[in-house]
Amino acid sequence: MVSAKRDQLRYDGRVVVVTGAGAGLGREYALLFGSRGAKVVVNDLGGNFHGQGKSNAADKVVEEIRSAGGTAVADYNSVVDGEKIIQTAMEAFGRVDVLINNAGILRDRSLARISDEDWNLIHDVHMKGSFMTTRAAWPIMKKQNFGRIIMTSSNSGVYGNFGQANYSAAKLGLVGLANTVAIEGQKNNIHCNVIVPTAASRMTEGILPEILFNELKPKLIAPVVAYLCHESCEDNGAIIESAAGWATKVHFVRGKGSVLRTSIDEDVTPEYVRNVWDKVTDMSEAKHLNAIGEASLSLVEVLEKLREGKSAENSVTETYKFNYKDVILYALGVGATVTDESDLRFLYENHPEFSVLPTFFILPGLLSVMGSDLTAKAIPHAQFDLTNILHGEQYIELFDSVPTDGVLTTTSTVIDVLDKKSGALVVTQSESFDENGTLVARGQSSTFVVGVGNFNGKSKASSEVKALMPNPKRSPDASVQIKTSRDQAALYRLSGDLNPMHIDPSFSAIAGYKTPILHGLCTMGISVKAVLKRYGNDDSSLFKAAKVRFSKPVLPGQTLRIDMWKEANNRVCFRTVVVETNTEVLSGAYVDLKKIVLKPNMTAGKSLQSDAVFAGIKDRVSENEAKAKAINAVFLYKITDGGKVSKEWVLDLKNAKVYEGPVQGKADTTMTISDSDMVDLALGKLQPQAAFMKGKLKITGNIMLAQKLAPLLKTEAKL
Ligand SMILES: CCCCCCC[C@@H](O)CC(=O)SCCNC(=O)CCNC(=O)[C@H](O)C(C)(C)COP(=O)(O)OP(=O)(O)OC[C@H]1O[C@@H](n2cnc3c(N)ncnc32)[C@H](O)[C@@H]1OP(=O)(O)O
Repeated sequence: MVSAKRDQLRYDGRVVVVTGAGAGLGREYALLFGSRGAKVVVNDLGGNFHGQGKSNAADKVVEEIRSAGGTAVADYNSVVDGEKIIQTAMEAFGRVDVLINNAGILRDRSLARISDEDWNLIHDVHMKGSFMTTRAAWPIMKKQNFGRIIMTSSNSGVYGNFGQANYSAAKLGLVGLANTVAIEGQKNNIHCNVIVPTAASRMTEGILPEILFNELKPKLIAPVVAYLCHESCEDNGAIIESAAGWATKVHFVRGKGSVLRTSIDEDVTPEYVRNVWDKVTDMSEAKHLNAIGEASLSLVEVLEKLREGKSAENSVTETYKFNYKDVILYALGVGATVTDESDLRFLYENHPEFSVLPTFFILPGLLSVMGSDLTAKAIPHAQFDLTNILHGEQYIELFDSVPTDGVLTTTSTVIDVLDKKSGALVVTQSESFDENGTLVARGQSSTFVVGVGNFNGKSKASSEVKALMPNPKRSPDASVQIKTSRDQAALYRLSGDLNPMHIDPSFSAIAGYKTPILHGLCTMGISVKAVLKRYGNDDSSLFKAAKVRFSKPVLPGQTLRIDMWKEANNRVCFRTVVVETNTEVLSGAYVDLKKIVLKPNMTAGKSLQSDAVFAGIKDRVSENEAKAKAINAVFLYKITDGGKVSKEWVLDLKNAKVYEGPVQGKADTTMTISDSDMVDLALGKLQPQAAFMKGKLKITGNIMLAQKLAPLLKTEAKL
């Protein structure tokens, strides 16, 4: 009880003016504020709800407040004389902190029967009255650097209501008034909010169904208004609907809309408007805008796009909502596996480093282009469908934020159309922005439309299209082999590209393939992930950009070998080859990283994940021999004691073999480790310390030495 009182929202020292407080909602407001320490001005003209007659209702409410130990004065001025009401407050209490514009009357008539007087009276009481009191209180609140103002609107205004045209207009007018008062008052800590109450009162009796009327106690709304008027409430410019012990915020929303012409030089025609009317009225992506500036900004963006030629004809904007499930499903689709401990960050939403694979951000652009008629419009001469469309090339660049959930707004634009003789190549660029308008990703996707070339188009790409990087001539610095699953496409397609060519044998047969082929982006995802693992420490935030060409199709179940070349400026060039057929499937590819980070060799060994790698364990050569053969060897394992190397193992990435190195120097301590344990360690199946604890590593010597040795089992990588 004590703590409840301590937590109580209080209004001690505050002066609250409530108009129309003789009954109904206003009375409840006045009583509540009076009971919480405020000094209350109980204004009421004393008329009935038609604005006629006189009563001493305000005195009665004042009496109620006083008998409960509160402070209040009555005021019988009309709200149209708002300054007089404020004057009452100043004379009685010397300040005005809260103004609740609640007074209202009804003059319900169907439109044709509304007289001038009905119209004017309603507007005088609601609109002009609220304005007059607010204007009178304004300089006082400004001086105090504090004020809380409430405008009272109505669902009749928000939705309209038969027979209330005058009242509806005035009530929605108050929302407009509040919107601007909120903006003008912000800098002086004067907040103005709107309440949309549905309460049983003299005004609503006979209008609302009886069962509803009985539950719409004004008392249940008063605390909402009280909170809105408390100094701790930061809302300003909000519209709050409340009734029956329930409240919610109400927003105006705006649809995505549609441009009404194809370029800045075109006129808008009624026919064009008719043709895009579905888009104009589509509210599926409606959003609330917080300020008038946002509305103007979006118009500026529309104009800029039109000026750049990104018209409705060659550009499309879509939103893409995603969360951890999409991120994880994508990672599974490109081969992330819990059997590789370092992949867990892509698969488990509670992992401390939970992150999204960079190539995921190709999806919003790709899916929006696939779902649009951009390609068809770009090559109007061509007849095609999904059976003659291939993914030709893909570029992706990420900027600073790599979110794991959110809503991206992606605009895709056709930037090039090329005649490649055997086909047409349509290049689209997609830019994805997060909810704050920050650029997250830029992608370029080329669609190779087979068999519709020779249309006398240009064949050389424009400079805007990102170029491929030919692979260096030397043998690769590192190679990784990854076997795809027979179900790879079946899994990958769940990330959005449902093209039947990747799953439906009868469909792929029409396209000219014996069996369904793998998504190009799946091969790219697997390959870029392998590069990131090898040179980027599995850290998505180190990723900058990647580009590939899909030069030949891949079949689910085939083994991919990713050959990598570490180049200057943190660039890793790579190609991907199908091992079974020795066919290059990704060509001229590269990944740009922010920096190259090599993992300890232990992980490099793990990433091979294939027992076949160790099949050659017997095939041991010395380190020098390995070097002499120019094999791409990496020191996999180094056991040292006192700085002297006792044993080394060399992993040949190119030929997928492990070699035992020579024993250099003389170790002070003897250590025994079986070959199979060594392999398990290299594969990461056995953790060094766990192995040690299990007694699998037999280290003779004293315990101090053993402790020193354990961390040394993690070795550094060398290329
Ligand atoms: C945004 C929407 C994106 C697209 C939606 C994709 C939806 C997905 O569901 C579809 C997929 O994932 S399909 C699977 C992935 N893609 C592939 O498997 C395509 C593999 N590539 C090929 O088969 C051939 O390169 C092939 C058939 C494409 C071309 O081979 P050829 O006809 O033999 O051409 P070639 O004689 O080698 O070269 C002629 C000119 O074309 C250029 N070129 C070749 N391959 C290209 C490619 N993949 N991308 C871009 N350009 C390519 C050549 O450079 C040559 O140009 P030029 O004459 O100017 O030198």
